[in-house]
Amino acid sequence: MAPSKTTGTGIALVPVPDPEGPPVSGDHVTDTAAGLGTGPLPVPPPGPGPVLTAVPDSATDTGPEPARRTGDRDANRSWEIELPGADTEDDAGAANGSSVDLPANFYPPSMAEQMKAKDAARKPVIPDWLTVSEQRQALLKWTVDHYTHTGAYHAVRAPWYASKLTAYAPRGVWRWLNGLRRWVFDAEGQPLRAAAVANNDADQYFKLTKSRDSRVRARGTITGLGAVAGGLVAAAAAMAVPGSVEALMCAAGVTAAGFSGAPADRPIVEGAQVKFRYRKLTSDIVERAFEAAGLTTAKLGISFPRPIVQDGDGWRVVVDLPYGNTFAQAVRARDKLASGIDVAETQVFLDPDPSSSRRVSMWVANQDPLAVSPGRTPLLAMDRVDFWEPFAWGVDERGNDVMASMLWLSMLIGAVPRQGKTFSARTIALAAALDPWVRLYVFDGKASPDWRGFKGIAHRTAFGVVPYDGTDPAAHVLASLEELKADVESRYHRLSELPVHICPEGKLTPAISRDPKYDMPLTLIVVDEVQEYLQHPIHGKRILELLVFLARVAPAVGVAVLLSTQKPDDKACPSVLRDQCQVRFALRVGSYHVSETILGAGSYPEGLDASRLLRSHKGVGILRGMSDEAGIVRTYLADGGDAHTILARARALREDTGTLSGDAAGERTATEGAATVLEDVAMVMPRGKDAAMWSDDIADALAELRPDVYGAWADLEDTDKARQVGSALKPFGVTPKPIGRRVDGKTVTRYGVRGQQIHEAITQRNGINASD
Ligand SMILES: Nc1ncnc2c1ncn2[C@@H]1O[C@H](COP(=O)(O)OP(=O)(O)OP(=O)(O)O)[C@@H](O)[C@H]1O
Repeated sequence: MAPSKTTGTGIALVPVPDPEGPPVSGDHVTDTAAGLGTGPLPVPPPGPGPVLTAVPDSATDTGPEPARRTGDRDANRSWEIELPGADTEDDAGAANGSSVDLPANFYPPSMAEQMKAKDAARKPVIPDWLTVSEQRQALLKWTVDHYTHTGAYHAVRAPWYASKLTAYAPRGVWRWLNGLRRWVFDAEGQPLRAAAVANNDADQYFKLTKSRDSRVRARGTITGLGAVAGGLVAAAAAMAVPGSVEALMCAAGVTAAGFSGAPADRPIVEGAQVKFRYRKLTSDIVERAFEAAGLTTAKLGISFPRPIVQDGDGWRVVVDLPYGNTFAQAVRARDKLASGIDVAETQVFLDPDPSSSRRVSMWVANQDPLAVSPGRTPLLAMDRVDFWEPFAWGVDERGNDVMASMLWLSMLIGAVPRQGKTFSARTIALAAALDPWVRLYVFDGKASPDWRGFKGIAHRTAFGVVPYDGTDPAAHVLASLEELKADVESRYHRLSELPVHICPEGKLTPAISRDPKYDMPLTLIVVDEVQEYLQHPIHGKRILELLVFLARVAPAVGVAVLLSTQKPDDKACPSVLRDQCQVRFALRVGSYHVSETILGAGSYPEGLDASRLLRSHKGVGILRGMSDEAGIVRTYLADGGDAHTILARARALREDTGTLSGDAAGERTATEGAATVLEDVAMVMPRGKDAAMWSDDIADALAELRPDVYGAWADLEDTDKARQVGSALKPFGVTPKPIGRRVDGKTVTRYGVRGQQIHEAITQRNGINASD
């Protein structure tokens, strides 16, 4: 199994662009190919196609060494690119894959190529918008629309602007007067005079005060004269000009004072258009970031083996660190790199390069890609799914499809609550549901509404661990897993006994899996919040053993296991089970330790750390083990309504195909009913290690639980009730304990059963050594 593609680790690494390919549009496509499985190639983002400039292949380049960018920046060309939002001509022309930040050294194109490139790049003498009437009209229309909108926007807000200006005007006047005072009294010389005093430098002090005195005199005179002249002009204007002009002058004065008094962070006039953040990403900024992150020094600098190019909705920068510094160090300093570039940490993605451990390929997203939902699951638009083929599970941080396949694998999903654990597991189960030949086992340890819809299609379902409505879900899980174990064991035999022309490699094939006569359909077991079953006081141990067996052995015969947990620690979900899961998916977790527990040993040094995901990154996780490359997946959303729609379709499909079976068809497991008394008693007894119950009370509870089986016991005397319970439990080696009590001066014997006895009987019956 393999995903069709997983690129990059969002939170850390993505595969490095194919070193054989030029850094042009689609660089990320070659880059993603490393993670390809059997699915289709990801589609490159739209772009104008390869640029004409040949760029040296970093891995195979036999040309001169790339230029080293050192502290001597003046000696180098300044290469600049601009992030979207730039309104410069250069930026507007920058397109996906365009070389926008060329290194000093690259292979010069041949003369013919250069001429061709120049021919193609020649601009018309008179711009098109002047000569082509459609373009002229379009420009005119746009200009009118744009300024009409802007005018209307500000006109509506004009009263608000006026009130703000009036409110800020007194502060503006105060600022003006304060500025004037500082100027008149030579405030800027004050620090020098203070320093002279502090240094006991009398000469210097007297020189400074002398020059200050003369300056204050001159400035005071100018100010006084200016005030008198201003006053006279104002008085003359007040008498000479009409009231409307006076009002206009006052308004101008208030406006000017208002603008001066406005706080710097609250502009009076708000822009009519949303302003995108404008930031230049230059090689100088990249150098600054690497220096700030302590990955290089101004003296050592960094090398740019490739030009910076636009790659999808972001920019790709490839740098070589100074000798001795490694990619792993860059991963650890990712937050500082982000700060140096002045973007959020989640916008920076670092990829290793197989050619050198000092090479870092960095992708800087224009916006936090993980907070953007990839939208609803494509399953909604599909009539059916072929579960033998990879299906669309989500997209990576760059919007490329991530295809998943559950063939031949076991998978573990982990995350803190409310991050999308259930939803991401459910999208996989929904894909399986749309293949009518896939048999589903769905167990939800927390009995949430999320999985209830599978009742109508799944071969086995169980919800929660607490007995409810006459059934014990944990016992049902146990019986179902026993059933599966037997099925898996028999599949191995049956597959090896099939003739070669039907089963050429001794392996399950699509044809065998869909032929009812072989009864070996592809099977998916989903256990959400698996820790609830693993910690069950009676069945937990056996369930763990069975799941370990299935996760290890069953995938090879077409039975996949998908587990999810919010507690991946050893106690709740032991490593003996986790270790069987080749594929791991970690959504946001609390710490890097937990991330490593879910993703497996060695994931953190590889830069995979799900604790760096944010709360806003719902349904986003790091996928490891589905292909050679680990990577970020933003899973498609299938909410409750979507699940309902898909499951209704799945039910109809299964009815048509005749593949409804098990619980969905009202069939019980083979082991159920064989020893129900034990399970029934376990179900009615209180939980806990020291739980105990009187036999006659057990009889009453059983009569209530299954009136059809034990109903008659309810009418018996207490001693007979106890006797019935005793004889029902006897075959399982459980003997109720007699306990004498004095009642009304007489000794009355009452029988009681301990939970521990029932637990031991069940484990013994299931063939587990109780001392394990
Ligand atoms: N792929 C997704 N895209 C967008 N939002 C999502 C996605 N997956 C989950 N969510 C949001 O996250 C919420 C929590 O998801 P989910 O119930 O799967 O989390 P969980 O980790 O299983 O939580 P809990 O442990 O409480 O069951 C959902 O209600 C949904 O709003």
